[in-house]
Amino acid sequence: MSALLHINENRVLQLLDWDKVFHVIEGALESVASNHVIQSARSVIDLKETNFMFVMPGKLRDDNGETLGCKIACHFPGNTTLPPLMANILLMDALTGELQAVIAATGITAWRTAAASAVATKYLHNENNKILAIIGAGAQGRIHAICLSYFFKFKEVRVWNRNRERAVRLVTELSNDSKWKCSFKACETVQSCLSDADVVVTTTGTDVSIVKLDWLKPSAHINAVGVGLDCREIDDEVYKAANVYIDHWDGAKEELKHLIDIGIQFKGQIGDLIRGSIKPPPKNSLTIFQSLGMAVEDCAVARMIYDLHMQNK
Ligand SMILES: NC(=O)C1=CN([C@@H]2O[C@H](COP(=O)(O)OP(=O)(O)OC[C@H]3O[C@@H](n4cnc5c(N)ncnc54)[C@H](O)[C@@H]3O)[C@@H](O)[C@H]2O)C=CC1
Ligand SMILES: O=C(O)C1=NCCCC1
Repeated sequence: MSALLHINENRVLQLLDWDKVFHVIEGALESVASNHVIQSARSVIDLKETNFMFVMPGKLRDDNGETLGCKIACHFPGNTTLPPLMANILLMDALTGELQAVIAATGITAWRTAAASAVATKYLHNENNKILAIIGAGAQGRIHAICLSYFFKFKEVRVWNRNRERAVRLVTELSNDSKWKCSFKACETVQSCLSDADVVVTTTGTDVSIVKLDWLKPSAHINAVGVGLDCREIDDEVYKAANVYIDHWDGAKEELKHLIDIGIQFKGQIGDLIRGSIKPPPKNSLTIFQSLGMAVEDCAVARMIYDLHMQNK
């Protein structure tokens, strides 16, 4: 039996590339709408003391054949030296079920989530992208600022965090990188961060609503990334006023009951928009991509990393 292949976090980060990740995530979102995937809502185990484990198995069929994988993610918010969210993906041979590789997936989780938001932004709001507002400067906030700046060439990127020092740290990091042509700004309040923003990303997962309808531009697009049964970072009134899209129905039925309970009717999956099987929202309307994250996004990027690793050994 051959030794088990482990692709570590450093190697994964060397191989990740925004154009490639965008392409496979756009394909994965479309495959969901075309019923070329097998996945369910993730299973979540409450480990107590605010720690959780998430198990996300899936199978994807696309131009590259079939991919079978399972991500295991641990959320330990008390971590100080290690990231609060860490993950690994088991990649299996889709024909035999044999384990092919264990792939570090902390970076993959961040990149594929930001890429899904970029795909959603392309289909829901690919115009007039002048100001980007990032609410929450953790791992997702940081990677969304990078990914959306890469694809949409904003003039200004604003960051708000409850602890302002963290927003300032992120803004300093991004401002010091000469590849960005936009200005970065740390905001004192959520309201000032959102004011006139064309695209918004929420990444706090907080159970208190911090994004209010009156503070948003009526034509804004929001990528709502915070996840959790108690997550209420966006006020109900915003959902009621917006055209809301999701990544997958199975996850939405399980994890978005609080929105279904207040009468929110999701317009469809991003993959339906990609396929053209539903109409896009009216121009200049308020839109939300309610992202939950999907196993098949992880499968698609893990397979991409595996192939690149094998080609460049
Ligand atoms: N949609 C998706 O596919 C994914 C969603 N997530 C979710 O995204 C969210 C962020 O994840 P990470 O960036 O990895 O976490 P993180 O811990 O690195 O960052 C969270 C940020 O939110 C802020 N925050 C936390 N509680 C807050 C509160 N009560 N009020 C205001 N700000 C608060 C923190 O200061 C921090 O800056 C989580 O809800 C996580 O579950 C994570 C991975 C994928
Ligand atoms: O999609 C994911 O991966 C996750 N989403 C929410 C929290 C943990 C992991």
